[in-house]
Amino acid sequence: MAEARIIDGKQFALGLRARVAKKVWSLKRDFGVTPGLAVVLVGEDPASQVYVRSKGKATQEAGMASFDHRLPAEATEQQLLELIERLNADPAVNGILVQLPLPKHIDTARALAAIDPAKDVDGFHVVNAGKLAAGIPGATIPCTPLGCLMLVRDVMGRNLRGRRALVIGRSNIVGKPMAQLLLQADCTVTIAHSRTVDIAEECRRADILVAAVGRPELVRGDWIKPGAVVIDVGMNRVSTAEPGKTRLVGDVAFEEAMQVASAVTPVPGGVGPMTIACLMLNTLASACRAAGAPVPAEAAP
Ligand SMILES: Nc1nc(=O)c2c([nH]1)NC[C@@H]1CN(c3ccc(C(=O)N[C@@H](CCC(=O)O)C(=O)O)cc3)C=[N+]21
Repeated sequence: MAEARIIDGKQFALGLRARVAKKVWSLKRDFGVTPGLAVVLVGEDPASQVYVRSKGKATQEAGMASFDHRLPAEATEQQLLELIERLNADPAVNGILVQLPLPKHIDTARALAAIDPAKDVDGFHVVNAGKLAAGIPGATIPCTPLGCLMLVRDVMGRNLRGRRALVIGRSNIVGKPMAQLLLQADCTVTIAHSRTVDIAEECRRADILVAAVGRPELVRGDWIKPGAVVIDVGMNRVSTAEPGKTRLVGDVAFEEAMQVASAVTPVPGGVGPMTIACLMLNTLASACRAAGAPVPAEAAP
């Protein structure tokens, strides 16, 4: 069989960001509104600093206002909550992203709950998670699952009715909302996790396989149904033969998957860029709702 198609998330994300930028301009023109995204980083984790920088860059490239807020690693929970309150009250801020993970002395659930659900562009607030689960329109969809669904539809078409989907991982950030989206798209959805009895066998039934567990190359070629679409959310840094050098690998053994699947996302260049593009889309959508402007259809799949 021919090798699978490599799903170019980087290219798709560039296109999506261009569509967002266009709508940002028309929102400015027609409603006099410039969307704004505030990113809050607590502490100095180098990986987080890299993400925060690329989010700020993408925000500005989309024509939106970017607000950076840094708190020291020793900042108290109270200080973070006060900052979130100020951002909630600031009309120039349409989206608030509190970079995770937070330092251990801060209660993540409490911080996320403090964000105005209308400004929760991550879609992590229980109000947005609940709306997604209950099928209530107007929910903000978490960026990574939304981006994954876009890539699946790009390959398989919009209609996913009756497809068997397996999501590996049950996090609130990726696994659970991913399963909800696929369910809403009329897939038959299974969620596998660390206590699943035979993950390989579950995988072999799946037409759509989304791996989001953070275990390097967990999914092997012989776990994959021939012709399946494989979405790899994993971003694992592993050491290489060269001392001190690391390499980024997904949760899927990419080369093996390429021999069996019909389409596979690479790592990097797959899901990661889609996460950022969907963050731009969600920020635009929040600004549209605040201005009473029509919300882009892509934000409500
Ligand atoms: N509140 C919150 N929201 C987030 O969305 C959030 C977060 N916290 N904490 C950290 C994770 C991580 N994350 C990434 C997004 C894009 C890439 C990305 O674009 N990666 C590129 C490059 C990867 C590389 O080379 O390092 C790629 O996959 O091609 C990576 C990681 C968002 N996160």
